[in-house]
Amino acid sequence: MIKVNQLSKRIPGGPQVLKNISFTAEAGEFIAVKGLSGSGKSMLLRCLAMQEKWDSGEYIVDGVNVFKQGFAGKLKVRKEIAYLEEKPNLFPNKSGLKNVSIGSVTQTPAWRRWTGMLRSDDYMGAMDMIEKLGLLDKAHQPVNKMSGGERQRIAIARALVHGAKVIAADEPVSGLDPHTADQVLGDLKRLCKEQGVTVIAVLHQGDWAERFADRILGLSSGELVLDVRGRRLTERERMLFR
Ligand SMILES: Nc1ncnc2c1ncn2[C@@H]1O[C@H](COP(=O)(O)OP(=O)(O)OP(=O)(O)O)[C@@H](O)[C@H]1O
Repeated sequence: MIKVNQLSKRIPGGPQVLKNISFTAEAGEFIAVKGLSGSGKSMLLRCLAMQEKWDSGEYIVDGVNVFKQGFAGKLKVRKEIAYLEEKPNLFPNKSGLKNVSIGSVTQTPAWRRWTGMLRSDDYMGAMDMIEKLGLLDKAHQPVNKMSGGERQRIAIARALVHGAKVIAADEPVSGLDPHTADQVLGDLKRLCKEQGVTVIAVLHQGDWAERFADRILGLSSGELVLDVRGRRLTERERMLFR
């Protein structure tokens, strides 16, 4: 569960890009974020993934008040939040299996990244997750030879294997064809529900937000102006967030 209370963010020497954002997200909830270009969607995701510093507000992840933690405490929380981008940040020459089992830069000690050493339980856990994402036959292939959808699935597997409690995904499927995008979002939703992982995804294009999300948040000029759960958007809302 995450709780965001009065999150504000100003670009140093520039505009205030997020204004008093507050919401609570339950474990296993799939939340889509919509908003026009420049409304602050990416900045919100980057703040939630602790890639950016907030100016003010409170952030509670799984009962831990992040800003009351010291360096080690913040690092621990950061490891529980996976940040997925349109082009996932993977080790391009390493296999899918190595990428999943070694983990992302923020999740992995440097010696594991350099040596690439795997314990047998890491191997088994990674292979199980790769199988759940339908990529068993590609597990040993370098990710730079995989399609965009396959790479995105490897990034999802990596987040889940390393115990992410929150996945913040910025336009995770916008570069994919509609069929592949449906498959990736379907897998993401299914596995996160199974594991109680909260997903917050910028899904601005098309009708993905309405088809996959439990709830839709709408941003306008850095403010949270829409919070819709359990229903489709009205025609007016759809026009505002087109
Ligand atoms: N490093 C920066 N320096 C100055 N302004 C920035 C910086 N990063 C973001 N902004 C501004 O913050 C606002 C929100 O940006 P953000 O990238 O979050 O928008 P967005 O809703 O994700 O847009 P898009 O859909 O086009 O990706 C924009 O006005 C943008 O110009």
